[in-house]
Amino acid sequence: MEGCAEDVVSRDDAFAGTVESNAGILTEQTVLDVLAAQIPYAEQMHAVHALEAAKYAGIFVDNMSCPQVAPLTISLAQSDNASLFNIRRADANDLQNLITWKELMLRDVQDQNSPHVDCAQGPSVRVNDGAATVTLIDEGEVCALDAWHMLADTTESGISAAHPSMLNEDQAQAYNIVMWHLDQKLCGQSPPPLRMLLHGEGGTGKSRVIQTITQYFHSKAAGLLLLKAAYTGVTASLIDGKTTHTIAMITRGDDRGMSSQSKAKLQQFW
Ligand SMILES: Nc1ncnc2c1ncn2[C@@H]1O[C@H](COP(=O)(O)OP(=O)(O)OP(=O)(O)O)[C@@H](O)[C@H]1O
Repeated sequence: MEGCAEDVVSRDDAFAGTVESNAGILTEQTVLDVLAAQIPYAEQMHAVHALEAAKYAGIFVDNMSCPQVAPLTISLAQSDNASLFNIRRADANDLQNLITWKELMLRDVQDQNSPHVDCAQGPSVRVNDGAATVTLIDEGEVCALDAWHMLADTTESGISAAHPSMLNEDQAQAYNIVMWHLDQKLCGQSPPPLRMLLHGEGGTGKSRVIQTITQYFHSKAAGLLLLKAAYTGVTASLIDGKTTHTIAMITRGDDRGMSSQSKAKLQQFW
């Protein structure tokens, strides 16, 4: 049976769902070829569009290095492409920035997962309005950090505290206000109750401030004066706090209201 094993499977045809076999016999190779061609159509088109976009943006050095791809169904004028993609070729600077950024991200993840910050970490990231800048820690700060980390070991996990010098301007302002208030209290003064709202979009550093404030309370041996609460269990666990309803002794599904015993306990506590 000459030629039997030489079933021809054209890749393009396989995409279209047709397999040609010159003998009409299914061989193992035929099956393997068909399986290899089972790339989802959407994925293939995505790749084609990505290549086309890169080609229009001039990412390929010359046309020789640009694989031949099927044209996009949507045709765009060259000028439109430039403004649409707003892409330029990456240079050595961009690459260096990318490497630095990756290192910083990695370090931050490590910081998040360890009870204290690694003192020898060198540059650290400051986050402000979604932008990030890099600052170098000088030797004096490193010594201060050492002492700070000894304290950090004895305190809570969840989101870790930042060294106060690492807080951005807004964070530092909030931190300083609470710090001042606690200092007043500890000096025997009676400052008016501090009613402060620290708000910001997700990821802007509120929990970090809370944890840094926590650290300050601990450094002053005033941890018992601090009670941290959040509306949801997940958020509460991030700051090593409790849920608001737990703190307020509110139980679910109890229509009879709070017992006088619980009320007394609550009043005594506060
Ligand atoms: N001053 C800072 N220096 C370095 N990293 C910071 C700083 N402030 C915040 N971050 C980092 O930014 C990320 C988000 O911070 P954080 O979780 O405190 O934000 P959040 O406002 O509490 O977010 P959410 O509202 O989603 O809970 C974290 O990875 C945190 O470590």
